[in-house]
Amino acid sequence: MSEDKMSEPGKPDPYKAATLAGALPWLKAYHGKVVVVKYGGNAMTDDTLKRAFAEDIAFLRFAGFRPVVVHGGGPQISQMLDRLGIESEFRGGLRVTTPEAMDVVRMVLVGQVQRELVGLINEHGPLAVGLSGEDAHLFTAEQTGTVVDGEEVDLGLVGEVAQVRPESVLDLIEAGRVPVVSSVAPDADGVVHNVNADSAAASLAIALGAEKLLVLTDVEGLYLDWPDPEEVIGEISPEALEEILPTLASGMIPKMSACLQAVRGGVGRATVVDGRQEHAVLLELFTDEGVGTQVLPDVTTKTRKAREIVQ
Ligand SMILES: Nc1ncnc2c1ncn2[C@@H]1O[C@H](COP(=O)(O)OP(=O)(O)O)[C@@H](O)[C@H]1O
Ligand SMILES: CC(=O)N[C@@H](CCC(=O)OP(=O)(O)O)C(=O)O
Repeated sequence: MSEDKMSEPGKPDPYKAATLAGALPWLKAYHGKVVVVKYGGNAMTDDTLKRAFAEDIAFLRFAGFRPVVVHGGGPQISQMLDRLGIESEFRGGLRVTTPEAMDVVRMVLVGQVQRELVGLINEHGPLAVGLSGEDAHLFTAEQTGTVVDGEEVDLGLVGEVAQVRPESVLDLIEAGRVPVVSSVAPDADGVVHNVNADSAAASLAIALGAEKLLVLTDVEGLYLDWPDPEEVIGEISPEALEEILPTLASGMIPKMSACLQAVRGGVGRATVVDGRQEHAVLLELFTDEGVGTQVLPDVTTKTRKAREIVQ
């Protein structure tokens, strides 16, 4: 920007005004709409990022959106399991969960990660209320295994959401609160299961009739040819995604399956964005520039060159 165009201290800044005015179409489009934001444990690496995330969520709420947060905490669970000397292993992107590990999963997700996020959002007002799938029958889980290289794998106490009773979340939204949901859930017999947070977020987004599912992770989006980080898929249809799903690796398997499930279940679009970028939520929701990978109906696959992340 040339010097004469830069804002001067104490003078009104036309560029700030232009940025705000540029947000108008999105403010209109999302007014009163439910947006489910899934905050992955890998995007919670430092306090500045977490604080910026909390600001974004408070911003959305005060701007007239109805944000709902579903959080993960995979790395935080692994760290605690390590400290306690309990081994854990991932198969097909999901943690094999023994009853002993399940106690730790619940303690870390509900007692640590959820509490921290609730606290950070509430620095901006009496907004956030924490819930888990155990509260008011929010989620009922069904035990699930997975298939790795054509073989059935028993994951122990891992579940997927079989039923959602969204009333408790809807009550909170109606009261102007921001629900912050942890992905542990009892089965029909009350046995608590570990549910992948991407999958829980998709189930909740569908049950709430959300306009959008936004997934924050630690990569720029879905790379076309992982582990080569050259090209990112910008837009992809559910049909094209279903085709490449069997070729995906590790954490991207549950994440992209969740996006597919959400869009097939009626959510307008599901977007995976880089949560290592400060204010990733605002950037995605209020700008036109391609950020992340969007899954939405009736598009042909578009790719773009990956960018260097601004830290
Ligand atoms: N095609 C791909 N594109 C991008 N990342 C991929 C791909 N395949 C596997 N990954 C891995 O998936 C990880 C994201 O999943 P995960 O670790 O579960 O994140 P989160 O904690 O945000 O849920 C990335 O950091 C990357 O290592
Ligand atoms: C079954 C399963 O794998 N559950 C996850 C739950 C947390 C999660 O999903 O956290 P991220 O979003 O940070 O990956 C786990 O135990 O790590």
